[in-house]
Amino acid sequence: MKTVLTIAGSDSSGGAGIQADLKTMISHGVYGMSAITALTAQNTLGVTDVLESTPEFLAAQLDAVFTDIYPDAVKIGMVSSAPLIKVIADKLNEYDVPLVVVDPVMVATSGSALMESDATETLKQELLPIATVLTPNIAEAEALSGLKIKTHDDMVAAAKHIGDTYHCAVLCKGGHRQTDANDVLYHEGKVHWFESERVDNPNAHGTGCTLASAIASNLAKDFDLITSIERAKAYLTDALRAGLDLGKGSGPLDHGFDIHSKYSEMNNQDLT
Ligand SMILES: Nc1ncnc2c1ncn2[C@@H]1O[C@H](COP(=O)(O)OP(=O)(O)O)[C@@H](O)[C@H]1O
Ligand SMILES: Cc1ncc(COP(=O)(O)OP(=O)(O)O)c(N)n1
Repeated sequence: MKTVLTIAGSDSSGGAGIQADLKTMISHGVYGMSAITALTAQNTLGVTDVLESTPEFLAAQLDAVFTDIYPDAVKIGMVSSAPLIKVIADKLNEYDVPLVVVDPVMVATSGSALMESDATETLKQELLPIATVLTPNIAEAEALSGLKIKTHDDMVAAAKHIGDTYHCAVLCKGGHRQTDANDVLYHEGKVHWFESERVDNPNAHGTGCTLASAIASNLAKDFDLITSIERAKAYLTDALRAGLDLGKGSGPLDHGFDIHSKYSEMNNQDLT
């Protein structure tokens, strides 16, 4: 079985972060592991508190995983401060990890800040150069490129700017556009669009985490980058289309829409 490690924050409501990542990984038939950067007290309405791991404890989690079940791919999500980013970069270099998906989580869609402002520079210098692919949404691509994004051409310009500056592939996600949900990849000097209609579902908490984990799972299974993104986008779109409706705000996706085991059938039976 292929193995994937997520290095990210915990979302107590289960829709984003570590929880979304592990659910996505099990749906992709890979073995998921986690190194937790922070605990968030969070629900579908927003984040009310954050408790960061210490750099030492994050390093201990990474050592424990890398010296035992070596991951075929790594996904990085919420990392809120510069010292934690440095630990991750040092450990990925030490253990020589070949496939790294970096989702540069800065602000949740609910508006809650998930990265300290002075950590952005460390992210750029330490993590972007070792990313196989970076997956910013429009606001994150603006912050990393310093460019304003309004049109598809602006998405391409920002992806090129980031990719050429930090020497990594960049997938600029269009999930916050009103008209479509098209994402653009800039990789090895070429531009590739992944087109998708918007699914009419207000429950879209954790879409970015889910997409990045699905890409990492597909890369671990030896698909090339474009195929990994195509497959990840198809999974995400189906998880949105499944139409789960939980919580009072922007609810989670149905990560397990395609899992039909004998155990889930048993749960649906009338046991009385
Ligand atoms: N309503 C939607 N319909 C279809 N795809 C969507 C929708 N909202 C987001 N996506 C897709 O979800 C993925 C995550 O994008 P986005 O929501 O922009 O990221 P983030 O969660 O990091 O803000 C992208 O592939 C995007 O195109
Ligand atoms: C713990 C944690 N990590 C990441 C996020 C942001 O998730 P994302 O997939 O970008 O989705 P939104 O819910 O912000 O659209 C988070 N909220 N919590």
